[in-house]
This record gives sequence, structure tokens and C-alpha cells, in this order.
Amino acid sequence: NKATHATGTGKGVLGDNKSFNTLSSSGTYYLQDSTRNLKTYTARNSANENLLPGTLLSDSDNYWTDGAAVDAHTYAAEVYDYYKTKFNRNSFDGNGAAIKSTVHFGRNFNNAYWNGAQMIYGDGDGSTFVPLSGALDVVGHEITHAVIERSANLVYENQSGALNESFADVLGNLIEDRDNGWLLGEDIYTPSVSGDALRSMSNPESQGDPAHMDDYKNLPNTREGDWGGVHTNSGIPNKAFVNFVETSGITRDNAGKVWYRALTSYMTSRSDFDDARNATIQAATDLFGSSSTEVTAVTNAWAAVGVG
Ligand SMILES: O=C(NO)[C@]12CC[C@H](CC1)C2
Ligand SMILES: [Ca+2]
Ligand SMILES: [Zn+2]
Repeated sequence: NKATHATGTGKGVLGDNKSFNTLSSSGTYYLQDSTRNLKTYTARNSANENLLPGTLLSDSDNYWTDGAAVDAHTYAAEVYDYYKTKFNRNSFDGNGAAIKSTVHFGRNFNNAYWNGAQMIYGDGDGSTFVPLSGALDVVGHEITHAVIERSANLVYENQSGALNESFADVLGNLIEDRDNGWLLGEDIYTPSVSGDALRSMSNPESQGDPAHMDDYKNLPNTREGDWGGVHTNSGIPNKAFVNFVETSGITRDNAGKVWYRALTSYMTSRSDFDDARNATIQAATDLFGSSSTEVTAVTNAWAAVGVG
């Protein structure tokens, strides 16, 4: 007998109830959404990348109790829908590629990443992080790394790497769509501390990251130097985006369209902050006209962080 669509229900990492598409086959349900081409797996706490993607998650009654899996699956669906609805992009490659997510990777693993082929989520150690798929902005951030790889393919070091990180933060927070200071990872970071986050796009200095070129960190292009500070110098383009989107007359959707068009039409693997400025001005010009509010706002947004 053939597989049929079903609707699963369950609780996410933070105990919130949600429902999602599953597949029913021979009396077993699978975490597979065939309308969006999503599949969610478990590594069963192995850290061996050669065993990825691991085991496709299954359940006997379609009520799912694995919060990390529930969130990886439902948030991937939300990210898929955002790219399709807002930019008419079908998956990270624009061609309906399968979005594969593996949860429970490693033990107490305080990280999540796109490995060039799929999403990988650690469970966290319970004090620095809870399971990392539990935050929509993080899932959006990671899948955006895949979009970036299939478009500008920004090299993950120095200014191009900081742009890679920044575009991932920008899209992750646009998809999460909250008004809380443009924080990143707040839902999964330090469960015993409220109000903190991994990064703040509106106030990068609050986490020790620069918000202006004057404070650009010239770190070594090594693992210890975070490849030239890709997760810290991202504060500068992050702040530029917040300056832009918070300018009166600019909507979140239009700001996102400008950033997406810049990334996919003008930026390339070695683009630096000045190239990103030029690309976003050109994108705003294409979309809204050279004398538009958007062009003025994006130009001022970059100038305010010392770019241009
Ligand atoms: O910024 C990141 N990766 O480039 C993070 C680090 C912790 C969250 C999961 C992955 C965000
Ligand atoms: Ca956030
Ligand atoms: Zn990242």
C-alpha cells in the first residue's frame, strides 16, 4: 500500500503544542513532509558525521514526544514557507531540494550547523543551550546558510564571512518576526538566565560585538580567531539592517526583499561590507526606484555604521 499524508501533533523543546505534516506507511508514521520535501532524522547521539543523516524518525501513533525533532521539522516548514511566499524561492536551492534535518547529534553538543548537505542540531548541555532546533531564528539562520551557499556563496572568513553570518541572522529574525530587539538564539540560550541571547542585532555591543567600522575586530583568520571574527564583525551589517528596517516608511517585508535581492543578484563569494552596501543600494533602486525612501534609507543605514 502507498504512503499517505498525515498530520502529526506533539510538543516542541519549550513544551509548546504544534502540528505538522507526517507520512503514514504500513501503519507507521514518519517525520516526512512530502508537500515541502522535508525529512527529519535522529543521530541517536552519535557524533559520527559518516553516519548522517541517521535514522528517519518514526512513531506508532503520530503523537510525537521528541521536542527537538518536533521543532526541527515544524521550523524547517516555516522557513520553507517564508522563502516560497516572500521570494518565490523553492527550498534552499530554488529547485525543491530536500531539506534534511538531523537532531540529537553528538552528546551535550552546543551547536547547530549546515554541513553543505543537511541541517545538524545538537542537544546542548542543558545550561549553555537546550536543544538548538528549539529556536525558529536559529533554524532560519542555519537554512539561510544553505541559501547563501547556493547564491553569493560568501567565503566564511573576514568580511565576506561576517556578511554570511549577518545575512543568516537577518533572515533568521525576519522569519521569527518578533519585536524584541532583534535577538538571536534567545529561546534556546542559557535556560537559567532570562533576557540574554547569543547576539543582538539592534545593540551588538551588548554582547561585545562591534556596531561600527571604528570598532571592527581584526582577528586572525583561524579557528581561534573565529575565521577573522565572522560571528562578531557581523554586528556591523546587522546594525545596518536594523537601521534600515527601523527607518520610518520601511516595512519588514520590503527590507527583506532588498537584502534577498542583494544577496542573490549582486553579491559574490568575496563581497566585502562596501560591496554589500552597493548591492543593497542597487537592489533598492531596482525594486523601488532611485529616488525612493528605500534607497535613501539604506544609504543612510550603512553610513551610520561607517560603511560608505
Ligand atoms: O551563529 C551560529 N552559527 O554560525 C550559531 C551558534 C549558536 C546558534 C547555532 C549556530 C547560532
Ligand atoms: Ca530572535
Ligand atoms: Zn551561522
